[in-house]
Amino acid sequence: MDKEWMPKVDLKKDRAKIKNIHISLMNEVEKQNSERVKQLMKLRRSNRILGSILGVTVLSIYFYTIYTVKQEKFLDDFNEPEKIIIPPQTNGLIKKGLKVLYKKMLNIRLPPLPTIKDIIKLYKLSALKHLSQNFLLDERLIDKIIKKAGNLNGSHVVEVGPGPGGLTRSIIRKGPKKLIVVEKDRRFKPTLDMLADSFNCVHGEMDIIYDDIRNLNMNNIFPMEEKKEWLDQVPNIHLIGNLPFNVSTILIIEWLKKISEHSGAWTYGRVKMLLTFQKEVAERLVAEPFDKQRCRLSVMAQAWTQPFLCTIIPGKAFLPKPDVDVGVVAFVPLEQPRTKHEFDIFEKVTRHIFNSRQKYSIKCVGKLFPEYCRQEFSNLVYKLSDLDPTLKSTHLTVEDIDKITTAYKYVIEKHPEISINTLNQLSYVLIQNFAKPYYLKIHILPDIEEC
Ligand SMILES: C[S@@+](CC[C@H](N)C(=O)[O-])C[C@H]1O[C@@H](n2cnc3c(N)ncnc32)[C@H](O)[C@@H]1O
Repeated sequence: MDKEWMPKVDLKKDRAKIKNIHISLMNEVEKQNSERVKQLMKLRRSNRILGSILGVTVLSIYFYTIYTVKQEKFLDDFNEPEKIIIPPQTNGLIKKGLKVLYKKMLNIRLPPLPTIKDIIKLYKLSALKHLSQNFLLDERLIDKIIKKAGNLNGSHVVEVGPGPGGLTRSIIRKGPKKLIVVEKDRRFKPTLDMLADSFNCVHGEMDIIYDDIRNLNMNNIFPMEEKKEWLDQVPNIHLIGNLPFNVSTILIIEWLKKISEHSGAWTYGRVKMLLTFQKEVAERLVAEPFDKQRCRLSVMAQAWTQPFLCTIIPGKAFLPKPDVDVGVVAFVPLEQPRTKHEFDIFEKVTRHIFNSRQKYSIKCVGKLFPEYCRQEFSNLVYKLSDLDPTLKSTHLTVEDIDKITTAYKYVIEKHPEISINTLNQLSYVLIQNFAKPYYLKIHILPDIEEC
């Protein structure tokens, strides 16, 4: 039927049968048809382009998320709860115990508290320069710092200089058994009291001591059952602090001395520390021989501890912003110190060695002796130590300085008359020529590159 109604037209054969008007009509239809096809193809092409653009955009967002923002950074911020494997035949009691343990392992939730920024505003806590007050406000950043202290669950913690309590909150959330904070500035009392109350609500204990940290005697501050032998595992006791810059170096030297004597907090074993320093000081603490920052602090810190530079906090994270960035350093006391000498003599020799870091170290060691015998005895010390006299101070290892100290001690034992303190101290020189022994107090000015 179709054939009858719409017979196929062969333009060559049937040309005569078709009127011109029909041909032009057919041409018109043909033209419109090809126009439509063209438009459809154009539409399909633009659809394809749009599809590709969308695909590329989705893929870029995906890769941006994975690689640029780094997924592991996000994961880093969360404490993955440790997996608890429940044995197949656990009775109800064990399950209950494990549940409690599991809850304990998770971070503590404190009652809602105003932000540190609000607290600073509320109590008008303007930063005091003479107490090196620079406050950290960013909770996520603070949590990251405190995470470097390791597991604080059930621990005893001393925090130095809590200020408005940014670090304190983060420590509390880690579930210590007891927290002792030592703060010189009483203006922080309301905010610290509030934190102590909140911690109390979740059965924690917080003591607040308003004093200079240097006056705190940590000999008996922790319970005896927390005590560990020096060679045992480290005790669950931590010293943490965003230290005031003006005391950080003095404090670490004092604490290194206590570590060497196993006194103060270190009567409880190898108590770990997590402390902040100016970035440059932090870098010096961990500097190895031949590093340009290598100095007295590097040697002293590395003789008794393993210092580790955990992270650098940009100055802009603090309020007010200090001129420098800040380094967070973790210290673990060594089971075996890298020197057998007592702190004071080792420190004295190290201090002299770094008197000048550019000269040959033998020249600095010479300064340990009176001028008239300097050359002779410094040569002897290097001979006894079996060290190359052309080594610079920054090239010496802790063990090299230990050998120099041994040799120095040997020389002054053999020649007690030369063992006057020649540097950086008030010295008492015995004037032998008087009928009555007479001590003359002399000032010898330090000529030390302080580091
Ligand atoms: C750098 S601020 C850190 C404040 C707070 N922890 C933070 O991170 O935001 C140092 C804090 O130590 C306190 N401080 C200064 N010298 C101190 C000392 N000798 N003993 C105890 N605290 C001291 C200051 O008052 C201040 O609160």
